[in-house]
Amino acid sequence: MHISDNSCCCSFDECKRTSDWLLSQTRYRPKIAVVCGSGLGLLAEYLTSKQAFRYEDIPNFPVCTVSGHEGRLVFGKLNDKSCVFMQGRFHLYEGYSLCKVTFPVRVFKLMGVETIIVTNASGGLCQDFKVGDIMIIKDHINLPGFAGQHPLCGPNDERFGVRFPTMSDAYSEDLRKLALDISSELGYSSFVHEGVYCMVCGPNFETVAEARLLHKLGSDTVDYTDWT
Ligand SMILES: O=P(O)(O)O[C@@H]1C[C@H](O)[C@@H](CO)O1
Ligand SMILES: Nc1nc2[nH]cnc2c(=O)[nH]1
Repeated sequence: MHISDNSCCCSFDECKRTSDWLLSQTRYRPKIAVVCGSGLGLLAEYLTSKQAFRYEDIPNFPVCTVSGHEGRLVFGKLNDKSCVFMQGRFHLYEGYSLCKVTFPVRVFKLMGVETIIVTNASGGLCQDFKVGDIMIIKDHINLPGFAGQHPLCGPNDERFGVRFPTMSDAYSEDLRKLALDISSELGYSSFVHEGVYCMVCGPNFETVAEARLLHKLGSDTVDYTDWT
């Protein structure tokens, strides 16, 4: 059988090189990573004792080309817990391969990160949502994945994970409940919802017909980004 040479540009060794470099440059050993979407880079300012690296200074790291994405990896403490925040992420529409787009997630895993919180600015499809509302992702539809654009396609390196990962519980029920409980305690329930997120490639926003279709398919929001 012929297998074409379509090897991943972000091999285990490349990810390890970046992870080792970061671990050699910081005393932080974060178990939690937060990806800050458009307009949310300021979240990293809540960290204390910050140590920041510009993406262009990190071996192998892609750089941000989208405005509103600063392009820094910020380590620090939040409530005495070590965390790492991505101030800016990478999108398929910038021309990056899915391998590169998801590269930081693999690096985080090799650094010992166990929990990732992803945030983004997305388009609301659910009629009940208002501009500025927050949706906690309970499930997703990976539309490009249906069409063969999937970061896990290609040879699988078991050191990252299994060949056929289960996706029926992709978003931690405990963390979602915690987020909803805290929202309620803060009096935010009127604008914090749970829902289904749909990934598309972008960069155009949806036509009205596409938005209707995605909503009918069960999506509450749509965006180009949460590969990272
Ligand atoms: O990184 P996020 O998902 O926040 O960015 C979204 C997608 C585009 O880059 C941009 C469009 O407004 O927001
Ligand atoms: N696909 C998509 N992505 C977005 N990101 C922010 N708003 C939108 C939107 O309306 N559609």
